[in-house]
Amino acid sequence: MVDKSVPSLFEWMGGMPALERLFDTFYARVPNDPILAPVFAKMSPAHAKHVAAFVGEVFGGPRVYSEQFGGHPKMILHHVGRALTEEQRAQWMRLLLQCADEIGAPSDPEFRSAFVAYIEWGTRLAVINSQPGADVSGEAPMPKWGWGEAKGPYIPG
Ligand code: HEM
Repeated sequence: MVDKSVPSLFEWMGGMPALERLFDTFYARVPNDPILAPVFAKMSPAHAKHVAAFVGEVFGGPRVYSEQFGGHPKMILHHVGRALTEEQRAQWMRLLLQCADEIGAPSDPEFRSAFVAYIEWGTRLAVINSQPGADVSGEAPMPKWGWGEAKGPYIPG
């Protein structure tokens, strides 16, 4: 049974307005970032909203990405073939955490621990899925992230 006294990460963070503020801030910075600018040179004007919807759903918010933007398999496909590097991933993460501070995302250790864990996990999977020859043919249910830990290592295959 779901414990209603514990808010979802989505609720604790401030819902869609907070997520949109975070990703609008992040992607507005990207064109001025020498490491990330080339990666996102062709992103669509709706990119920030789509990523906000995706992360919102992962954090326990409404199923907007699944119902309107193609769900988790589509998100993975956006990364396929891009050969993302560790340097790009690390910079994505650094900039996002900086933006989280700037927009006033909750700073309690519990929230930040869960937030960083998801971002670490998600960005590392994005890099793996983006490598030439990566096998992304399997089932890809929408991840759900809560307050606990990631529960196990990545096992290829
Ligand atoms: C938790 C981590 C991540 C999440 C949740 C995420 C989510 C997404 C989503 C939802 C899209 C589709 C956006 C759309 O529909 O327009 C997307 C596209 C993309 N992502 Fe990610 N992403 C993550 C990490 C990364 C990282 C680390 C990089 C590179 C450093 C990256 C590079 C890209 C690129 C290049 C695209 C396509 C942009 C375009 O349309 O030109 N992503 N991502």
